[in-house]
Amino acid sequence: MPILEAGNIVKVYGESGQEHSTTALKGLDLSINKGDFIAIMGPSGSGKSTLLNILSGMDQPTSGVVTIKDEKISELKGDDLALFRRRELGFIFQDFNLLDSLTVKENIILPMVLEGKSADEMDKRAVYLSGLFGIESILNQYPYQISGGQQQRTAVSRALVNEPGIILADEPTGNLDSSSSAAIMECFEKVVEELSTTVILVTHDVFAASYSQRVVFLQDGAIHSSIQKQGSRESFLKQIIDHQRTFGGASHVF
Ligand SMILES: Nc1ncnc2c1ncn2[C@@H]1O[C@H](COP(=O)(O)OP(=O)(O)OP(=O)(O)O)[C@@H](O)[C@H]1O
Repeated sequence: MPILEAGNIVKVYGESGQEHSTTALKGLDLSINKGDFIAIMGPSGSGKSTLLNILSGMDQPTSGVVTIKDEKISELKGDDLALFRRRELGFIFQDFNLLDSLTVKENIILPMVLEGKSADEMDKRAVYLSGLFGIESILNQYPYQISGGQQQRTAVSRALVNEPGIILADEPTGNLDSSSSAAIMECFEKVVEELSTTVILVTHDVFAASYSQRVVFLQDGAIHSSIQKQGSRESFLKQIIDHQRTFGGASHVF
């Protein structure tokens, strides 16, 4: 049973048919099940960010429908959309997007404050998530006092605090060194395996993508192909690199 379905998604920037319009998505279909961990890859300009923005309700498609947990998110507006996104979706960004004036713990529980949860519930959730991701000792520090990897683990905890069905991550390892990237991707594995949360990741990073179970490749606003993990992460990494070559090798920048 899909948790998310996108049907015939078209996105045109500018006036359709006009000289300066761009068709960023050309009738794309995507179905994602609960507990899936998928990575979306593709050359620069292939439509990855546009797709993530539409799946997350940040932007509306020109035509087509996105359904998440039986709710047509592409048709929700205003407070209904804001509430749905706060409860059902968690977001993780390349630049962490933490508030510098709040401690790690306060950053993590902020979405619960907006939901009006009790102090006791918020405490328990912060302790649980920080323990899961190994940041329990820095709960009272501020973002500028901790490493990039710790900041991103704080952001992962914050994204999960309201127990969303889906986590959407846009280049989450883009600002991290290789060992912090590995630590973050292991956090995503935990999110999927221990919390059964669905993860959708947009990335240029083949190493990050190798932690997912399925990589969907976009090209020119359409799905070019997808590959499913079968063996180990290491063999999937090799498979992803080999598959990228089908896009025409070095002339395409991922
Ligand atoms: N706000 C916008 N207005 C007009 N055109 C846009 C806008 N956003 C994106 N585009 C165009 O839509 C197409 C897809 O862009 P998109 O940012 O989704 O690609 P991407 O795969 O995320 O690229 P990158 O990997 O470089 O971030 C590109 O041709 C881009 O120039």
